[in-house]
Amino acid sequence: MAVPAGRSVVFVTGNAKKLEEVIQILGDRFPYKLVSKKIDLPEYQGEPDEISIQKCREAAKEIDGPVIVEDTCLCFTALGGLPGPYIKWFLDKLKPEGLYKLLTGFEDKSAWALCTFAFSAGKDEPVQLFRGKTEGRIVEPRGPRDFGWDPCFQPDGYDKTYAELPKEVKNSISHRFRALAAMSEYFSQNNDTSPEMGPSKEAQ
Ligand SMILES: O=c1nc[nH]c2c1ncn2[C@H]1C[C@H](O)[C@@H](COP(=O)(O)OP(=O)(O)OP(=O)(O)O)O1
Ligand SMILES: [Mg+2]
Repeated sequence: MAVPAGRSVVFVTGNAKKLEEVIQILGDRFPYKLVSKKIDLPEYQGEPDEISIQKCREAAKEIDGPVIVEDTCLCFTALGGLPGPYIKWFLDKLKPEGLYKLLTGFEDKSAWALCTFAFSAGKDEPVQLFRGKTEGRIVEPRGPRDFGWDPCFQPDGYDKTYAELPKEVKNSISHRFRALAAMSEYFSQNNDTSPEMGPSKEAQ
């Protein structure tokens, strides 16, 4: 599908695997040209919505134009939703094995992955959120190690972890897929209010 000239939006992320999945999932379904920019945005604290809004505002300031950011949480039911937005640090220190071991004392291994995309048309413009959630449970790690906590998250209805599932399967049920579906739907239905952009647009 040809993308109209000037209709582009910058996806700001420091995570190459995230970007790879976003491109695979969107294919040519997204009505705007996605340009990626690698910036490590601050890891904010708070509730997922608030974090995504702050992250998006910071990205819009840095890019000075239309941006999309994404924040991913992995939430354990037994821990009241933690690590949630802090999963990056937990994973970094504990690795997938340690995440599984965190739940040793709990019978309830259920968890959910939450993905929030945030869009802003520019700095000082409002931020719109699109969320996707996939439920599952935390298991002893299995499968390739190339993306984060994938080896220890087993989505409900499957006997394989995200890491073991073929990419197309993960990408058809994942938290990221669901959030992107919400975002794509919004942009297809609101063509006049969405990224109308282009290099000539002045920041307000
Ligand atoms: O589908 C996923 N499957 C497995 N692991 C995942 C997934 N999606 C994010 N992750 C990891 C990356 C990071 O350790 C943490 C989220 O933190 P998060 O701040 O959203 O990601 P990030 O800092 O790597 O990239 P960004 O620059 O877009 O913020 O969970
Ligand atoms: Mg981050």
